Amino acid sequence: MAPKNRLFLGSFVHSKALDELEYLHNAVVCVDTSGTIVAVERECDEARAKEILFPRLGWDMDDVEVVTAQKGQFFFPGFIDTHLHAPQYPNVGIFGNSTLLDWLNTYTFPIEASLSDPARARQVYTRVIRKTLSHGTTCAAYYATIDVPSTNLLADLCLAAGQRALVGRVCMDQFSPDYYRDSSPESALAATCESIAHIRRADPSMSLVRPIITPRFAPSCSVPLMRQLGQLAAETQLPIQTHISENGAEIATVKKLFPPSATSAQDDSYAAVYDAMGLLTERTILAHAVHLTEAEAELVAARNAKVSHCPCSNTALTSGAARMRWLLDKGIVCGLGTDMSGGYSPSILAAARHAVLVSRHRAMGRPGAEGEREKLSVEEVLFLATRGGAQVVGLEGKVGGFEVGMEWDAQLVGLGMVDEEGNAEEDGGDVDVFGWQGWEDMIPKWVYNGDDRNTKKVWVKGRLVHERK
Ligand SMILES: Nc1nc2[nH]cnc2c(=O)[nH]1
Ligand SMILES: [Zn+2]
Repeated sequence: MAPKNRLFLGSFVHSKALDELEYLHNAVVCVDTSGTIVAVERECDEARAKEILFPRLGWDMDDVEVVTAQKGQFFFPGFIDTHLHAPQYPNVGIFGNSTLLDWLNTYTFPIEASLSDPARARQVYTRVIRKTLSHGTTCAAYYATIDVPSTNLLADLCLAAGQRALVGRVCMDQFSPDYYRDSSPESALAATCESIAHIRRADPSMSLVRPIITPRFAPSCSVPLMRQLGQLAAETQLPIQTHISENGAEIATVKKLFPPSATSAQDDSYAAVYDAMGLLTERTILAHAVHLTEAEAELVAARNAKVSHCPCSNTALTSGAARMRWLLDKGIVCGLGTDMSGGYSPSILAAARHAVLVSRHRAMGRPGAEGEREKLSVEEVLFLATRGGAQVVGLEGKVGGFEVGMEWDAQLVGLGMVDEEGNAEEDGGDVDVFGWQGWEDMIPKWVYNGDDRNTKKVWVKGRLVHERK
């Protein structure tokens, strides 16, 4: 069915600034057939929209779909997951007592290698896309595997399901098991280019799906491979994603594998290695960044590289508590990542909640103003989940908020309104809202207790991509 012009009515909530949400009540948002927001009006209803807005937009009165947020419901920008591994999805929740390097060898490389089976890849990728959409993730920066056909399949499936995505074929030519590694820097580069070409053919305008250059992390990439990927990024202006400073043993490995004599880097720090390889750019997404030094954070800030904060993963793998306030104070653009399956949850709402809690752990033991400063607020983590994420993946101005000219990537959130007899909607999940509670109460209640039961509908670029039945 051809898309119609759409009129969304009700309450809209989005981030205005890092620490400020904006509430638009009794508002309307008009979305045209291309999925672009063409009008936003406060204190407006359907009749007034028809009278004032439709003529201005040249819309046919009788050919507009109307979507109304009911009592207890609101429209919120779609979440952006700035870091996750699609092939690891079957392993969510499975990590035992491992830490990063043994977790990679025990759990992660085997599951990733197994996805060279196309039937399994289709099954897993279909599921992870559906699952993340059902949690309101309208855009995801995916790592796939080293296998080109299944990486390409992931991009095709995102496109078919309507999920906005960056899809990266993983590069790793050392420090990896024989059964799962690139045989040379040249073959890794060729495979990467093959996948990029496929994704460009699949979505030539990159309106939904785009390729991303993906050196797994420094330890698993040789100097020649990293250099070639840096060059490719400079030539193509494509984004880059990788991991940085997640875990102590990983950082020690980087120091051992990449002395400045091998890289011509200014020192043996993790960030300096990426910088010397041309991989630390304004289009680079660095996952974790838990243990950056002062000098490294300054370098990341100077290069305007972005950080994906993955609090569920950093806690699960006992990697550490990232210093988010410190990074934000340096002006480093940050978003949130589930990092499945280092992270155990497919939900960016869960990542937001966990980001708050991790920041509170950082505050413990730091009395007074210093501790208070560590704490992230509900408003701040919702910014990271939407506008911050959009900046991280290079889509600021296009998604992450409700302004004219932006695309309609949104979720309809519904909370459980409790009636006078104490009943609430059956599928309302854990968020019970009482009539006397206002929006300033409802939003934190959603962040702390919400889940996919509250994600009623999800749109990407105007297309309905998930509806909770
Ligand atoms: N969390 C996480 N860290 C990594 N470092 C290198 N590979 C990975 C991975 O798959 N997950
Ligand atoms: Zn990761």
